[in-house]
Amino acid sequence: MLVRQICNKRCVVIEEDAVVASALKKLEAAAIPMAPVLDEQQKIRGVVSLEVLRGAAANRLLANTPVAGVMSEDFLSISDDASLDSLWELPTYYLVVMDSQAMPWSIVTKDQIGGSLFRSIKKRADQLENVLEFAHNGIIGINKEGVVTVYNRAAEEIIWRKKKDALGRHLSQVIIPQGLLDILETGEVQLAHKFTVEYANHIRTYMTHRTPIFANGEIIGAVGVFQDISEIEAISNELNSVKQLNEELRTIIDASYDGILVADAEGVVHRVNGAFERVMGIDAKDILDQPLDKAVDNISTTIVAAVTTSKKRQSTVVERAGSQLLLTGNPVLDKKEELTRVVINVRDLTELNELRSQLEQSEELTRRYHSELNELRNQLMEEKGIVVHSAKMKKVLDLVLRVAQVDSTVLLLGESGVGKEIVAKVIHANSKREQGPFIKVNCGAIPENLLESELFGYEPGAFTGASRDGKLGLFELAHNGTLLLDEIGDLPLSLQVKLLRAIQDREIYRVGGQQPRLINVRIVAATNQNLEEMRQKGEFREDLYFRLNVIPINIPPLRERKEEIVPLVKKFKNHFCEVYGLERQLSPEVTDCFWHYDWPGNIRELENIIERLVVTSRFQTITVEELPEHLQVKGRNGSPGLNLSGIMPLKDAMLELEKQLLSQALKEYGSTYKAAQALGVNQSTIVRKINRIKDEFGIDLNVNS
Ligand SMILES: Nc1ncnc2c1ncn2[C@@H]1O[C@H](COP(=O)(O)OP(=O)(O)OP(=O)(O)O)[C@@H](O)[C@H]1O
Repeated sequence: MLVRQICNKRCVVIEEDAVVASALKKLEAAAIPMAPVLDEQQKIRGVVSLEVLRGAAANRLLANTPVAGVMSEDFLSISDDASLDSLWELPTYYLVVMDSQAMPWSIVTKDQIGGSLFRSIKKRADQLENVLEFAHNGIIGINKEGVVTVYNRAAEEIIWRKKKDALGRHLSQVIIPQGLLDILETGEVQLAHKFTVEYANHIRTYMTHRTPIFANGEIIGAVGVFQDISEIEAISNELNSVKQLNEELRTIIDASYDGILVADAEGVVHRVNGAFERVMGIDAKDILDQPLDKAVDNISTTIVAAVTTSKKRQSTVVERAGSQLLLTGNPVLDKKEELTRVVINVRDLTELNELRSQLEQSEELTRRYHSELNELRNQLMEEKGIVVHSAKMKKVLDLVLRVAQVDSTVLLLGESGVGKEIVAKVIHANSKREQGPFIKVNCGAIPENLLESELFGYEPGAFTGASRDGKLGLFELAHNGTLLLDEIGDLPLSLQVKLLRAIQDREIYRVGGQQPRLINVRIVAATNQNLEEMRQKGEFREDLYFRLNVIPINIPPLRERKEEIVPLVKKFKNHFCEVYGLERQLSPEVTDCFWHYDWPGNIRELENIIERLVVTSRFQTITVEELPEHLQVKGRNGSPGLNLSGIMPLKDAMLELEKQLLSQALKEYGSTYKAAQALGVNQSTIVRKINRIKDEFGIDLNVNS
């Protein structure tokens, strides 16, 4: 600030020989507080103030004396552009400000300069205070004792502590990161130090710069400036993930087997992958960041142009270097449906076609192998006289053949007569034990007291009646082979534990023997009982159950694989005809009855019936009448099929059918009343028809009414 800025009025001058009273009058008239006193040469001799003049004028002795007697000589002349700061240092109280003509213009006192300086410093201090207070960054200043001396609003928000609770306290009581105290020790600037603050429901990241404050070469404090960089941090993280995504995208595009080229709406190429270079026979560096050039890649240029114009997908197939290529250009549109990119995808159809034909060939091969395998399997089964026609049994057989290869224990489950034994034999015949023995023991058929010695054998003289030579048990007989434990559900509990030990330890003790005997036997167990239920009821040991149930195989009952009935019938009929030297046929109605029957005894029942029919039939063609009754009644719609022997007059045929129908209905229902109900006619109709049949055929259907 310049001195001229605090001089507001030109002063008057007093001549040296002027008396006090007249000088006072002059000052009062001019309304100025002081004036310079000049001598005759217009040189400043001193300064008089209004106050001094008033004091002197009040004294009669002084009032008419020259002002020189009361003036102050404690003054200096200064120019009007002197700065207040420099004037403050001057030793005199009055400063006479000279104008450009070197004439006194105004007088300022040290008090005035001090006041002005104070006001200007105060203003500056207030400004600084405001700057600090309203700065966006948090600012904390400490003195050399570590006591907080500066603390602004932003710091309040970051640190969550009010200014009044921070100022005057030691930093350690105000904030946790106390790196600022270290600065007092080291005197080193610490820039860009990052730290995070966890608030109730969010975390923010700050960056601080810590600087020591020096005065006269000594550290007198430190200042920390905090900046909330959470948003910047978030943006930077986002940028990182965008970079990562971009990198990922690049890798994916590069890894694509199809060729990919990305161009913008102007046709400038932004990306090209290796496959594109390979398939199209171009070098990426020739086209990257440049508009597609017809000369370099005519096809891509055409496609990009077509997509740009139509904003629709465009495809074309071209031949290049002996390869058939499918090029597809896809438009990429922004929210305003403006085209931003064109992505060209190139696929080498030649390779694809080759691959497809290879696949077709290998599928064909698989199909052929599959059917050959099926044929072989059927052949194998046929050779062994085993019929496997249904999907269910084919599945079972597949499993059986796979299981046969390993030595695992198998549990065969299924109703009586479904073919469990035959399956056990298939397992044996297809295992590596094929050359070893196949031994079957029916656990339910042997009395309990004999079963143990049957299974495990006995030592000479083991019990009364025992052979003197002792006896091999079935386990030993089955050594290196397969032992079928049929009806395993009937195995007494006492023997179950011994069987378990034999299976687990692979050794047995003969009855009366002390020495264990090693055995190498594959166990196949079979049952038509519900072993699981028996286990739950405690009728079958749990440990043995789980030991046997390693691979359970369910063999479905015949009624669930009816497609096997006809081939089985054929097989058994041929077999028994051959055995008994007979020639027999089954009428189609018989087969029909078989189809509709439930076969509770399964294949064994079917086998027995065929044998019986072959042996007992008096005719070459076995008809429904020769079937056991329970089989006859279960024909289509609950009755065996009606049977006419060739072409005959319709009237006779109707009569014949009536006869058969009535005969069956009467047999089944036992009374004309019930038969009438079943046939949906009156009882009197039934009676009339019975009489007519008697007249026509001479047959008495002979029923109770
Ligand atoms: N798929 C088949 N093909 C030809 N014959 C079969 C077939 N399945 C079973 N058999 C014959 O049926 C009869 C009964 O079969 P098997 O003895 O194997 O039944 P199972 O289930 O063991 O009977 P059980 O439970 O009464 O011991 C046997 O004569 C067997 O040869």
